[in-house]
Parts: sequence; structure tokens; C-alpha cells
Amino acid sequence: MKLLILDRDGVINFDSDAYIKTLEEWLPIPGSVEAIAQLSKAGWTVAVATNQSGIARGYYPQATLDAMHARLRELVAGHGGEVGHIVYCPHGPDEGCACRKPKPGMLLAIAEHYQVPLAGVWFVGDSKGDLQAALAVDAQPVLVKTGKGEKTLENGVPENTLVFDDLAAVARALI
Ligand SMILES: O=P(O)(O)OC[C@@H](O)[C@H]1O[C@@H](OP(=O)(O)O)[C@@H](O)[C@@H](O)[C@@H]1O
Ligand SMILES: [Mg+2]
Ligand SMILES: [Zn+2]
Repeated sequence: MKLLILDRDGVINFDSDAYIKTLEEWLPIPGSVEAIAQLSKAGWTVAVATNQSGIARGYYPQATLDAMHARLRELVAGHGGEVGHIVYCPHGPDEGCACRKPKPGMLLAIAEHYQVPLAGVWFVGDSKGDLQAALAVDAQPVLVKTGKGEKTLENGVPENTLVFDDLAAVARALI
């Protein structure tokens, strides 16, 4: 199975230091929806693993998060593709959960969902925690320069990290 796992904010859609709190604030990065559609049409299963501490912080309800993910699925379907399993961590940084990146709990949940190993699976993110989560389960850390990616790169990334300009460039490399 060709499995690709994506971080959400800063990879699929624009991110904000003020969090993405409404459906109207959830805006796809140009080329990302098309990239996911092209990947899925080329036989890739595209899953998502996203920290959403905004729920624990009371910035937005789960219904808003669900609406964002329904919008994502709708947009990708409009390009003939589909989005796979979406996993999110609704917890705050102080709750000590097992799913908040840099912990690999969400990656493990996706592997469990599809009954596949994570070794070498590309996990595409824009933050250091994404890269650390990948390394924790022997997945391949992949950084995109969108979202917080440029800053993450400046601060130093693990040596085997693959770096791309954006998700569209990742798709071109895989298809
Ligand atoms: O990039 P993913 O994992 O899809 O989602 C990140 C978001 O949940 C938010 O994560 C927050 O970090 P804290 O959760 O407050 O540490 C901040 O970085 C926000 O800017 C960002 O929008
Ligand atoms: Mg991100
Ligand atoms: Zn969690």
C-alpha cells in the first residue's frame, strides 16, 4: 500500500499563529488540493495527522473542525481524488496525551487503521514536532517550506529530512 501522511495546517491549508478557528479561515494552500487529488488518483492513500489544541483551548468546537475536513474532502473529490483517514489531537499541550505531536500516537493510529507498517512512510509537515513524530516511528520526515516550514528549516532539521517547497512539489516527486 502506498501510504502518505500529511500534517494539516501549513501543509494543506494556510496556518496562522492565531489558529485556524473558522471554516472561513480554512484556506487551501494553492496546489495542495490538486496535489492530494493527483496522488490519490495515482494510487496513494493520503492520510492526515493534525494537532488541534484549539479545541482544548476553547477557540472552536469539534463541529467546526469537522466542517473544515468535510470541505477538504469535498474539494479533493471535485478534482477526482479522495482523502483518507484524518486523525486529530484535540488536547492541550499540558494534558500529557499520547497523540499530540511530537508524540507519534496519531501516526500509530493511522498505521493501525490501515494495518500497515510506518517504517519509511513519508510524513509531510511544516513544524519540528512533525519531523520528530516521524522519526519516533521510523517514518520518513519530510518538510515543506509553506506554513512554519521556512522557520523550522532555519532552526535546523534532522539530517535525513527531505525538504520540498510545498505539497505540490512532494506530489511531483512521488508520482
Ligand atoms: O500543523 P497542525 O498539526 O495541522 O496544526 C497546528 C495547529 O493546531 C496550531 O498549532 C499551534 O500550536 P500549539 O498546539 O498551540 O502548540 C500553533 O502552532 C498554531 O499556529 C497552529 O495553527
Ligand atoms: Mg503544521
Ligand atoms: Zn492528544
